[in-house]
Amino acid sequence: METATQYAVCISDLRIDYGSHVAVKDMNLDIPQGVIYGLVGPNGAGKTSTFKALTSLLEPTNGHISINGHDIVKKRRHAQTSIGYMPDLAPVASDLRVWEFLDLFAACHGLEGKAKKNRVNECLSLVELADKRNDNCKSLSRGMMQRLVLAKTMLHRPSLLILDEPASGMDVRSRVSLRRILRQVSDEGATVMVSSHILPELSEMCDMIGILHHGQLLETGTVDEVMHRMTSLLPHIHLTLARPASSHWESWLKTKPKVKDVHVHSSLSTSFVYEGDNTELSNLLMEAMQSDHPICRVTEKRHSLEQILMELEEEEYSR
Ligand SMILES: Nc1ncnc2c1ncn2[C@@H]1O[C@H](COP(=O)(O)OP(=O)(O)OP(=O)(O)O)[C@@H](O)[C@H]1O
Repeated sequence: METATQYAVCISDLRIDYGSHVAVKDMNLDIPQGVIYGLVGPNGAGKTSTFKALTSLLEPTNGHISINGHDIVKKRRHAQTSIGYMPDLAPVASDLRVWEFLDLFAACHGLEGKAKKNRVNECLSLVELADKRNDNCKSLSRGMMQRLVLAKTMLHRPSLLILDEPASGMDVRSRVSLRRILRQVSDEGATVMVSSHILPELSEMCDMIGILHHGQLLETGTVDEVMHRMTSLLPHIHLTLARPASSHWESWLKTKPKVKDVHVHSSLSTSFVYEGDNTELSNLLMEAMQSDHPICRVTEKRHSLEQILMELEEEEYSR
């Protein structure tokens, strides 16, 4: 019998090694039921390895995973039947017609007769491929092919959908369609895990997001929480002066504690990274005004997740 549990996925102390290479380290992650969770990370971050461990395709070096409250080692069959997994670049049998491809997999899931026919039709409609049902799979575009594989992944009504880079190769229409499909699936109660390095898209599509970098989950939470924590680590302050700065403006700023990376863009425009809190920043601005630097505008640059990850990558390369 299914046990009601708050979390669709619980990962504790997950570690995945390939020989001496550590692909995922000390991952702890709980994903509530019914959310769309995005795992964001650059190439090689460990997204696919994490998904393979969740789907029991790979045995982790260490750690525990449970799906809907069931340990995936002790209740392997249960975990596998509750999951729909769409790997990156999933193959499609090209010599079948679209409906035949789905019909084949529906039969593998034990569906028969009218129930099978109905479910194939439902899934085709959900991914907006009903009008292509008699087309040959090989005639589909890459985006359509991805949507067909998604339909196949949903045939057995999994309670957890795991989609590895589903948007790769999709055109704008297919991406919009993907977003709608995932929202519909989640509204019906399923939980969705989706990976991508296309960050703005993922942050639009997901309720929660995790940032994976070199096997480490750097941040996890709602999109807003993660954005806030990431940006609050390093707020970039931009100041505009009412009149040209004096010659000692830059050196004055550089002597101030918690001010880093000062850039004087022009005599009226300066930016820097500030490590203090809001009260300290307001004191600094007051001090600047009192020492004859008339600040007329203060803005804080919010970083997109993409910029944050690019910076993380740059940090890594510059080590
Ligand atoms: N079978 C394997 N043997 C050895 N190393 C591997 C194997 N599979 C993955 N790796 C390495 O583990 C790390 C994580 O790979 P993984 O495929 O999980 O990352 P990813 O985030 O999915 O990357 P991508 O977006 O490129 O698919 C990478 O450094 C990769 O080279």
